[in-house]
Amino acid sequence: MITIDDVYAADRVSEAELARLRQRACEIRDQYWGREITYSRKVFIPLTNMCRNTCGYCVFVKHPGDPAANYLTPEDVLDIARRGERLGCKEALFSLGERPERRYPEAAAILKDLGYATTVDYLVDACRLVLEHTSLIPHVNAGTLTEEEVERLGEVSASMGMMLENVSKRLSKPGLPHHACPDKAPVLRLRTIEAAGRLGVPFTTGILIGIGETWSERIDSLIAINDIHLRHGNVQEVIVQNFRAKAGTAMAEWIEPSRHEMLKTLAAARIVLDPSISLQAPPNLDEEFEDYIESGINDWGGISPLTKDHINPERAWPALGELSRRTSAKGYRLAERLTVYPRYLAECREALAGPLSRLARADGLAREQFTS
Ligand SMILES: O=c1nc2n(C[C@H](O)[C@H](O)[C@H](O)CO)c3cc(O)ccc3cc-2c(=O)[nH]1
Ligand SMILES: C[C@H]1O[C@@H](n2cnc3c(N)ncnc32)[C@H](O)[C@@H]1O
Ligand code: MET
Ligand code: SF4
Repeated sequence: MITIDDVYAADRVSEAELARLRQRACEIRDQYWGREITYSRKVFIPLTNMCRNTCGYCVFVKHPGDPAANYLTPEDVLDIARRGERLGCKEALFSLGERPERRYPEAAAILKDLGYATTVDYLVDACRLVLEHTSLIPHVNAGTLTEEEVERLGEVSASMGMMLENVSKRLSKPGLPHHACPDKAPVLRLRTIEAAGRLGVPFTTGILIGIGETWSERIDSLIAINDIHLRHGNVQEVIVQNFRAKAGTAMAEWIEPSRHEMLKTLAAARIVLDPSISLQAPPNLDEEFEDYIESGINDWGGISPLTKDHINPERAWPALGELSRRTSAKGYRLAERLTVYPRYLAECREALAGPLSRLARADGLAREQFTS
């Protein structure tokens, strides 16, 4: 038996103790998820890179004055989605800055020209456009949302997500990454996940590690996520993502978390979380990503044959052939899934049921068209 107390105490584990944690995590994964490690073939659609927050780790955000600060046009959105469709993509990942219009008149003016009052209003229509004109299924990663916003976005997307990052309020103090970031208040992030839970929206969340949090704050965060899942049953996946330092950001000189930290945190997550929650880690943020398999992951997240990871633009994904080979070398099979996991397909909204059924196999995973 490994208890929650053991996990809290695992900050400074010996090699032997770490091996035991990882082995337990693998048993849980193998029992619930079997020998398949999944990924979602997607395109990344950065609807806007403007944002009212200024997270210390973020290189995605561009503030007015920077010539790169922008909104995509509806034509840009459709163009990315259509090109992805031709390459076999099935997910349109809308990932964007949060409420820039509340802080920057420049953002409000662009939205006004497009015919919208808020970024979320535009996002609803951008998702609808993709849903109506392509076979891709929208997944919305737009940060904190009100229940009313989740409701509206739920009409035009099959799943949503937002990293909790961490439950620690301490990270909002001066000198720490969430200072002056209104949308990174943990209470607001938890409320967003709860709202999605009440509305039955399959949700992706997770923790960002190595941003100044303690080990016990990491475990607290995983438990807070799991508690919401136990109440509402809507947390389809949890991402454990390692912070990577970016030139030009406030955290450019911070020390990045080691692979040892990732392996330990992944195993702890697999032990703490309900087995039905998929455990995801990205394969583009560490050279030896395949070791994550031996810490209990069952998913590599979204991977694109077309667009880069706009959040970690300097980190290319491994080619799918390579990912498949390196997954197989650990004794697991790479399989393509949709943005919604199989167990949530039956409960999806009517407007999404048709589009999803055209992409899904009988077992709920994706009908694969390409293997590279
Ligand atoms: O390419 C990325 N995809 C990210 N994704 C997409 C993810 O890999 C999958 O495409 C979706 O979760 C669908 O399963 C996120 C989705 C969320 O809902 C919340 C956070 C993330 C974070 C990233 C990320 O940093 N980079
Ligand atoms: C979409 C998610 O990407 C993560 N994110 C943002 N910046 C970085 C970085 N430098 N390194 C790793 N992950 C990052 C955050 O957790 C955000 O919520
Ligand atoms: N701004 C959102 C967040 O931080 C979406 C991902 S970061 C581009 O949660
Ligand atoms: S991580 Fe998200 S919320 Fe933070 S600055 Fe970047 S875009 Fe904004």
